[in-house]
Amino acid sequence: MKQTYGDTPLHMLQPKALFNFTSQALGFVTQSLGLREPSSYTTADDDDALCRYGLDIREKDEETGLDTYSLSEVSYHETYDDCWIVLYDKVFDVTRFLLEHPGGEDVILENAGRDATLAFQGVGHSTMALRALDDYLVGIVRPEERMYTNQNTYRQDAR
Ligand code: HEM
Repeated sequence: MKQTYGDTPLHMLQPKALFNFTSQALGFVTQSLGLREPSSYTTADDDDALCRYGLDIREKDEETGLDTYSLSEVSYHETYDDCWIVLYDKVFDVTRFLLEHPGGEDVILENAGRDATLAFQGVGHSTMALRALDDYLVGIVRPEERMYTNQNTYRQDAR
């Protein structure tokens, strides 16, 4: 079987791409052997690469069954073509909603890749808007980084 990286045969890879491929492969092996925490050092690019190999190692949230994302991973999705926001600790891919948003695309893009809860609350969105969120849900923030729902004793103590 011919080995490829994406659509490119391995022997055609440029040195940088070859380095990326090698470090991703090594990263996966060390993770599998338990030498480092699953996905704690992975970037969105790592995860995309692993998914291309059919190796979806993303952790699921025990309570909701949703995929978990770190705030750092969310921050990679900050463009017009790939726009994610965090609301109430949930992660939403609102790329296809940008043009539909009654408040315009700019206000969402200003919060792209970040927690937009305060901005969202500030507008006083209707229950219809809250219901519309479901269509764009892709996951939930990792437990240790949640601000609204849980378990984050550090923040609870600080209040
Ligand atoms: C997926 C996320 C969002 C959804 C589903 C959503 C949905 C909506 C909907 C349905 C409306 C019409 C008014 C209403 O029913 O409340 C609206 C208006 C608006 N939204 Fe959002 N929104 C989202 C995110 C945001 C964010 C992050 C901001 C940031 C500031 C924002 C700012 C506004 C503004 C300024 C209006 C216009 C309010 C007005 O003219 O009265 N929205 N949004």
